[in-house]
Amino acid sequence: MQLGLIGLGKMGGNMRERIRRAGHDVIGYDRNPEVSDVASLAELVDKLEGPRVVWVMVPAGGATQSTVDELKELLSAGDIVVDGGNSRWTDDEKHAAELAERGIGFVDAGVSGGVWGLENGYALMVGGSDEHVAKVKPVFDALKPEGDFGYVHAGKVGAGHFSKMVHNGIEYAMMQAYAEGWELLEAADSVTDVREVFRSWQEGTVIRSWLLDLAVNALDDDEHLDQLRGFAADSGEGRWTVEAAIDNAVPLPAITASLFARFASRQEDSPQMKMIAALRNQFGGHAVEKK
Ligand SMILES: O=C(CO)[C@H](O)[C@H](O)COP(=O)(O)O
Repeated sequence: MQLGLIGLGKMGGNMRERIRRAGHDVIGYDRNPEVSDVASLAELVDKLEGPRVVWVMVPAGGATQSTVDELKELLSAGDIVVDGGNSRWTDDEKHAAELAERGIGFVDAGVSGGVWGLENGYALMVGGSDEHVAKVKPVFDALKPEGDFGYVHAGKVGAGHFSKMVHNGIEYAMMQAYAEGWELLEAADSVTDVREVFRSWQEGTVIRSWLLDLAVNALDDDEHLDQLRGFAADSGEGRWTVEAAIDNAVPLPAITASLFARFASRQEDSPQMKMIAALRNQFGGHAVEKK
């Protein structure tokens, strides 16, 4: 089938290649002319035969909103927009309603696989009506990993991004657990080769996983991670997971703690620990460290 793909960055660029390798005709548009197949969104839409399927793979928030706004003007009734970025699931219903005003369908697709997806495939969590999802299915089949798993039609519009958000919340907590275990092993006098402990866990253990394999890759590059600063950014999905947990009164202690650990990583010093130190000093005369 024919697909228009908007956003040819680290994810979109490789996805274009994987879909092409499966025999489909992909026309890509990116603001960067060096990677783009066409000069504008209007030209992309013009080159696609109707009914069109256009996959949006741009950063969540303003960039996705403005792309949806433009597509609403350019596309026709019967066309479908797929949002494959990491959009907040609450944006999906809004986008679906806006596009539906002109008879344009909407599907949300959470995509996992990172820079390895070109070769390994992309896990897909999809939301939308059966009718709209069926029209995009050949592209989902091209992107998904080989084998029985890696694709789910999770429910109505929003369900794909909600599932991907929870996936990323789990990702946060798993990474935090490996990171904490690694720090403790590094701190212990008795363990002489932490990297080999991690490597040994890759087979036979209860905690083997792709994230563990990637941790071993990272330790092979830089055994004690000396070249890195202990600073971790976040793109929003961890925060949204915690917000959804509050809305649903679901306790998420591990995921919440892993999000807060990232916030702590961005502080040069801890203001709250200054207060703890001051209070211990006030009530018990306990020693403080001064700057
Ligand atoms: O979707 C992903 C992996 O599944 C992204 O890599 C993820 O969004 C990164 O998120 P964060 O910047 O919050 O760690």
